[in-house]
This record gives sequence, structure tokens and C-alpha cells, in this order.
Amino acid sequence: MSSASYPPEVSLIEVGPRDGLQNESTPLPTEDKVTLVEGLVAAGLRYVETGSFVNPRWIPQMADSADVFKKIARTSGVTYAALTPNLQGFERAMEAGASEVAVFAAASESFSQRNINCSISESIERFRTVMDAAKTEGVAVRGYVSCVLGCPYEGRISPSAVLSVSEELLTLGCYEVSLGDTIGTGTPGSMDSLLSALIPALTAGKLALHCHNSYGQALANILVGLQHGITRVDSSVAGLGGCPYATGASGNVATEDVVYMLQGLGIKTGVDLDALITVGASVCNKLGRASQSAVAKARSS
Ligand SMILES: CC(C)(COP(=O)([O-])OP(=O)([O-])OC[C@H]1O[C@@H](n2cnc3c(N)ncnc32)[C@H](O)[C@@H]1OP(=O)([O-])[O-])[C@@H](O)C(=O)NCCC(=O)NCCSC(=O)C[C@@](C)(O)CC(=O)[O-]
Repeated sequence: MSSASYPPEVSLIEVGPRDGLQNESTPLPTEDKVTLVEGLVAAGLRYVETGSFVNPRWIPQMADSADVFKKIARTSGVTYAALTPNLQGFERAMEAGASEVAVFAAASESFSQRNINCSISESIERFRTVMDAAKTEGVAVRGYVSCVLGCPYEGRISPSAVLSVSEELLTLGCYEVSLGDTIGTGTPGSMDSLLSALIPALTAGKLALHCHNSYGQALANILVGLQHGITRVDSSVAGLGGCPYATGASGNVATEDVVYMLQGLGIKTGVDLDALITVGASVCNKLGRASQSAVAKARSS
């Protein structure tokens, strides 16, 4: 396939400070989170999911999100987003100065119960109150759907289940839906089938991809997404991450690896790869863990 089949530009949604850090056994100190967010922005990322306003008893790693939002030096043109499961989370996010928020649903009932303690339909009702408040405040709301290519409790998930909840989120007013391969079991084949089912109904412009790399398929799955016309991709510096309610979910696809692949396709991201690798090395050093980015490992060897 020629490079002309790919978009000239892809927007990266950096989820490292939120998804990347929410599962760490020892939470990263607030100051280090602030340094991480600022480093990512300095490396060229223009959308950084900076924290989440969930129940701190459920996710203690994100308990200091308000402080992170308050302490970061902001750069104009950058979106500093937060995850908000309900109105209480939305209000906390607004008080902390989040530029936009994301609600998160699932295509699997069991995952929805374990992750946010309610059914899929109850979650949509909770999000309705968030959407109403966001409309009043003039704040954009992104939607996530987890388990689009497999669930840790239910196994295979049908594209029609993903379509149904994605449609509900878009109807509620989310400007896009990020499709989460939460446990990274998807393959280019299952991603192709899913997108072939979703895009005629929803359009590629309303979809983003959020791929975990547990089975080493994330880049291949993203490539399939690009071929379907998707131009917005979530990733996490150094491949940090994993969902606490999805056993076996390893890190998100590494931002460094996505940038390298996109550069190779001649696709612009606005990200300085060397600067990003330095940011990834620094946070890994603080966490005392190895980078999950193949590109960062190759460059440091
Ligand atoms: C959704 C809830 C809050 C429901 O939790 P709940 O216990 O059902 O909530 P509740 O409404 O019954 O309230 C119980 C207590 O929680 C408090 N509470 C309630 N809401 C909030 C809030 N916003 N902020 C702070 N506190 C809150 C509330 O005030 C109350 O406090 P108490 O009276 O007992 O002292 C809970 O289940 C929760 O926090 N879940 C978070 C799960 C989570 O963060 N998971 C990881 C993110 S999702 C993910 O990683 C997947 C994704 C997005 O990356 C995509 C992918 O890869 O698939």
C-alpha cells in the first residue's frame, strides 16, 4: 500500500500521566507527575490526560490529581484532560482546572461493574448528568469504551455491543469515542472486523484508538485503524500503564513506538522523538522500572 493511503497528520492523545500511572504499586510523587506532564508538552504533545477524578479509595494513585492540575505550568494550545466517572468527578475536575473531561463506559457488563460499580445503562445515565454540566460550562467531553476487542471476564465481545455503547456516548454529546482494547487481545483481524462494523455507522472521524500492547499487537492494530481513516491515537510514554480492573492488561502502546512508526509512514505528529525518549527514561528511572518502548530500548542500547 502506498503512503498516499495514510493521513498526512495524526493527533496523539498522551495518556501516560493517567492511564500510565494509575496502576503503579508505589504512586509517583506529585512533583514528578508535574515534571512528567510538562516534559510531555515540551516534547510536542498537545493533548495530555493529566489525571482522573475517581474515588480515591478505588484508585489511590490518582488521589493527587487536583494538585497536579494546579501545579503544572500550562502551555497555550494544549489540552489537559481528566477522567470523570460521574458528576462529583466532573465538579472536582472543573475546580482543578481541567480543560476537558472524559467519561468511560465499557462494552462488557462485567467489566463495567468491576470498573465503575454499575451496569452499562446505569453508567450512561450517570454520564448524562456529566454531559449536562459540561454543556453548561462549555467543556468538551470525550468518551471511552473499554473491552472493545475482549474482556478479562467475558472473553470475546461482539462489534454490535461496541457499536451500541459508542452510539449512546456520541448521542449523549461526546465529541469522539476512544475504542479501548483494554487487555490488548485484539489482532489486526479483529480490529479490521470491528472498524468495518463501526465506521459505516459512526464515521472514522468520531473514533480514536486506545490500544494496550499485552500481546504485542498494538502497533499493527493502530496501522489497521489508520488504513480505515482513523487519525487520533491514544498512547502512553514508555508504554506505562494497565487497568487495575483488568488482570493481564499490560501497558498502553508506547508513544515513542507510535511516533516512530508514524514518522516512518511520513505522518506528522508534532512530537520530537528524542525529547520524548528522554522524558520516558526519566519517568522510568523515578518509577524504578524498565521502559516498555521498543524504540526507547533500541536507542539506549
Ligand atoms: C465510579 C465510582 C466513583 C463509583 O463508585 P461507587 O462506590 O459506586 O460510588 P458511590 O456514588 O456509591 O459513592 C461511594 C463513595 O465514593 C465517593 N465518590 C464517588 N464518586 C467520586 C468521585 N468522582 N471522586 C471522589 N469520590 C467519589 C462518594 O463520595 C462516596 O464517598 P463516601 O460517602 O463513602 O465517603 C468508582 O467505581 C470509581 O472511582 N471507579 C474508578 C475506576 C477507575 O478509575 N478505573 C480506571 C480508569 S478506566 C480505564 O483505565 C480504562 C481506559 C479508560 O483507560 C480505557 C481502556 O483501556 O479500556
